[in-house]
Amino acid sequence: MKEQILIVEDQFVEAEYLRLLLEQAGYGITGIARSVLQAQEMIRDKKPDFVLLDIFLKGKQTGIDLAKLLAVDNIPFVYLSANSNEEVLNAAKATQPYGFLVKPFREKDLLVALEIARYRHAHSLEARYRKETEVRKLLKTIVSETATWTEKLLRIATALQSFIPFDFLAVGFDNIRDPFFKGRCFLRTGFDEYQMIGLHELATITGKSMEVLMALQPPNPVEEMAAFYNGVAFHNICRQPSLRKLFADTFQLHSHLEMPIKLMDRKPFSFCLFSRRPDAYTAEQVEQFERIQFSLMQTIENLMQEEIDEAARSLQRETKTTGRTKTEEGFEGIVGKSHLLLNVFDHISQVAPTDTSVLILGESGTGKEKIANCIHNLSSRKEKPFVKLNCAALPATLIESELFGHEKGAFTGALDKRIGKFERADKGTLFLDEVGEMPLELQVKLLRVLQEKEIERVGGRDTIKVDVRIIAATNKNLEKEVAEGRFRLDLYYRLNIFPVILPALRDRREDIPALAYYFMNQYSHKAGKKLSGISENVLRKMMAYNWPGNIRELEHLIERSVLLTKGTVIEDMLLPTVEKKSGIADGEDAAMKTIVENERDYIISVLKKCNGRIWGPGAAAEILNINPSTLKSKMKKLGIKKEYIK
Ligand SMILES: Nc1ncnc2c1ncn2[C@@H]1O[C@H](COP(=O)(O)OP(=O)(O)OP(=O)(O)O)[C@@H](O)[C@H]1O
Repeated sequence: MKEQILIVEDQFVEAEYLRLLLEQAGYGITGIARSVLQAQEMIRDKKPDFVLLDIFLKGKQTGIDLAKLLAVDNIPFVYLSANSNEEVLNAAKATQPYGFLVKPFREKDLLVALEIARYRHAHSLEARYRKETEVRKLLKTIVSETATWTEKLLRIATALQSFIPFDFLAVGFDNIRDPFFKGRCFLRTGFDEYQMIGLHELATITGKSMEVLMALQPPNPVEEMAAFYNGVAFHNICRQPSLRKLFADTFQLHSHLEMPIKLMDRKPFSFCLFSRRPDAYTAEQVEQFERIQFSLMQTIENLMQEEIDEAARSLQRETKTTGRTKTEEGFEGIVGKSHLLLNVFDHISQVAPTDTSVLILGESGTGKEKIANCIHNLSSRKEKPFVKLNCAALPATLIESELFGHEKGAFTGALDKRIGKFERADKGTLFLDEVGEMPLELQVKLLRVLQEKEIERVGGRDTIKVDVRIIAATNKNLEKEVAEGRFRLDLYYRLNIFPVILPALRDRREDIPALAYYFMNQYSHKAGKKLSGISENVLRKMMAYNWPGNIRELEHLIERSVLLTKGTVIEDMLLPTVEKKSGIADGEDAAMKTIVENERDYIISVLKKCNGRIWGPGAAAEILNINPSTLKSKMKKLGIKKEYIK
């Protein structure tokens, strides 16, 4: 069959001459287009084998614009142009044509150029096909290699490098905040050399704290489809602070290709490639990626499965030899090694030896009380009492006498004098659990005690000096409570000197197997049963579950399973199928806002109440109890504009 050529040429005479010449040489002509639009229509009707392309055409679009579309459709093209302007030539060259003929040319030159184009196209197709097959094969072998998750990710990265080049790669769920499988970044440092960059390394290189990094947006709002951004387009999407912008600024990156992988559980996982060249990525590469996407998805799925199995096997080995699950020194009874938990340990070891008040924040069941205990045990007060008060459990009047004690006859029913928790905790630690529930009238009294370091028993006249360290905890969003008038701002500042944020279990899934074994040992011992393990199937189910009730929920489910298990292995676990929307208490939004976000929201809400007034009596600065100029600079820093206040 004759090879079919589309001629894109706006000069009638030249186009007809070309038609004649090509038909005589044995080619078929699918049409003659005078503009890019016309050419597109003709290509849609009948895909040509080649396109002969003039650069300047009728209409605004040039042959160079059309060339980009041809590359996506993988149609080879040869430029025919009288224009030898260097800028135009460079732009044409960047589209990687299969040939370029400067008008006027000889008939022979045209036919040779078409021959060469045919040869190059056939070879590039073959080479591409070969490369894709190689990458697929390589991906398969990576799964069976004995290597860590990171090493395997690096192997995938190098396999991709020969396919779609990059100078920096971020790979993972939301790339760096790794909930279970660690998101990893790789910086290319040599031909076949890479430096692995985790969150800690990124903090060191950028000089930013872990909190600041964690608060940044992931590199991309995970896209459904592969997308690329070169040069200016890339810098345009990097305007807002985000990890992507941080990567770009830190490693001088100028283009980016995002390749999302659709995993079976539909969790977004992506390969984010970055290059220092401003024009590294093309639509053709997106196509190439789409062709290997399925293999990549299978590889990642298999690797994840391997990780779960290995975690279970190693725990089984550990519990068999030691009979218990290991915990970090100084943090006895706190199981887990996820980087999020280790980060909490770092914070605790900093603050524990001091007398600073600590505010522990986290969803219900994340281990706030355990952490409070731990802080006490790591402090110089450890030989003194650790006293707990649950502020949600009692009505206001009773909490007051619980906290400060009362004198005999202070109120009806006060038959004896009673020592309150503050006095009992003297020289030790007072743990105020669910402090967000404390009634407003008591908040004033608590604040006074914290400032004066002395209490008065209910119905008493004397003041009593107390030396108590306060650790408070809440699963509430305290900034929101402050904003809505249920929690005093001054008390909030007083308590929030050193916040410790406990991650939800779903954000540190890698700790699930260890916790499950820990509770299995604990409850099988209690029940006088000899259990040796948890089946892989159950572990897999646990890893996939969202754990709205966090560790407490996990603990209860394991306790129940231990009691129900007949053999020596937990083979079944009934996990709730309808999950509640996860999140902090009161069914609030799943995502816990950062302190900065809350501060921003709070300031906006106050400004709204004052119709945007900053200065003067009853205006925002006065309500917020800050200097109007400080408020102005805060608004600037937080990007609060007038239009938000209407
Ligand atoms: N890291 C951990 N390792 C082992 N057990 C833990 C861990 N964290 C919490 N637990 C256990 O999980 C259960 C819930 O923990 P804890 O009561 O400390 O949570 P909490 O955040 O204070 O909950 P709430 O907000 O409902 O008061 C407890 O039985 C605790 O012993």
